[in-house]
Amino acid sequence: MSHAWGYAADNGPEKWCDNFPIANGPRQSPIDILPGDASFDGGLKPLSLKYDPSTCLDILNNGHSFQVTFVDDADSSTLTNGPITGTYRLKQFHFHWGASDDKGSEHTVSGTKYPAELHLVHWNTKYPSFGDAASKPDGLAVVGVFLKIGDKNDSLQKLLDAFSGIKTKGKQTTFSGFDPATLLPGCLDYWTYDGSLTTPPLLESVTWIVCKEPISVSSDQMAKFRSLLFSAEGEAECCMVDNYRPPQPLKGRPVRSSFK
Ligand SMILES: NS(=O)(=O)c1c2ccccc2cc2ccccc12
Ligand SMILES: [Zn+2]
Repeated sequence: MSHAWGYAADNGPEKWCDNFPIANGPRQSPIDILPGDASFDGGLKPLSLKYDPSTCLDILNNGHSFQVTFVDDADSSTLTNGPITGTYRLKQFHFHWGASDDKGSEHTVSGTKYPAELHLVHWNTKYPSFGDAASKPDGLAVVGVFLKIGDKNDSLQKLLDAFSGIKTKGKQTTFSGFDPATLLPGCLDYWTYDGSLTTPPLLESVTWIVCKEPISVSSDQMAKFRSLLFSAEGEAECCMVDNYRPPQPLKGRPVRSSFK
């Protein structure tokens, strides 16, 4: 496999195990969520997501997705309660999407793929930094939100309007005052399980919290996602599409639901 991992046939998810053997580990993500097999856990608390738009820093094309990064030197934008204990700070959010509206999400629900999936990445403040937390079994918590084709999403549109500055790999622009809470569904019922990063290094340090209710995105907006490039300026253009890992074996892990 070429040194850099990606989503193409020669460096994509089926090849990641060559350089990252944990790809075949016991708690890999994403998974296919089977609602009938999930166990309702009345002890699960509602999610507490408190985000401060003033901590929003920039938007970046990292060559795998685009991400919006937040200042995380204080408990300004946090996740508490839900399935976790303590306080987790928002580090970044990003998306995964397909080349067409019939695929793109990483998690699936009874085999159903959504056109895209949002990931809000948080790290456990019991550790000194994000980098330190990323190697710990309880280090990270990612909130996943499905995107479903429907009405135009005005909050998403603010992200799409910034794409002109981040078309190619490595491009980054200032992006301030965005409130990630505007990307959350009205109902915060969720499934939760122990998993991993869905991209190399595939670290098994993520408590996954996947919202049952999707948010809307229009088909025109999905087309805009697909205008980004995996490639850097001056390289042969490669459209940023199908940047998702398929579901991985559950290997006996319990999936709990916060709802009946
Ligand atoms: N898809 S992902 O949420 O696993 C993910 C991360 C998860 C935790 C911490 C950092 C992450 C960085 C990512 C960067 C690009 C794509 C997915 C990423
Ligand atoms: Zn992700």
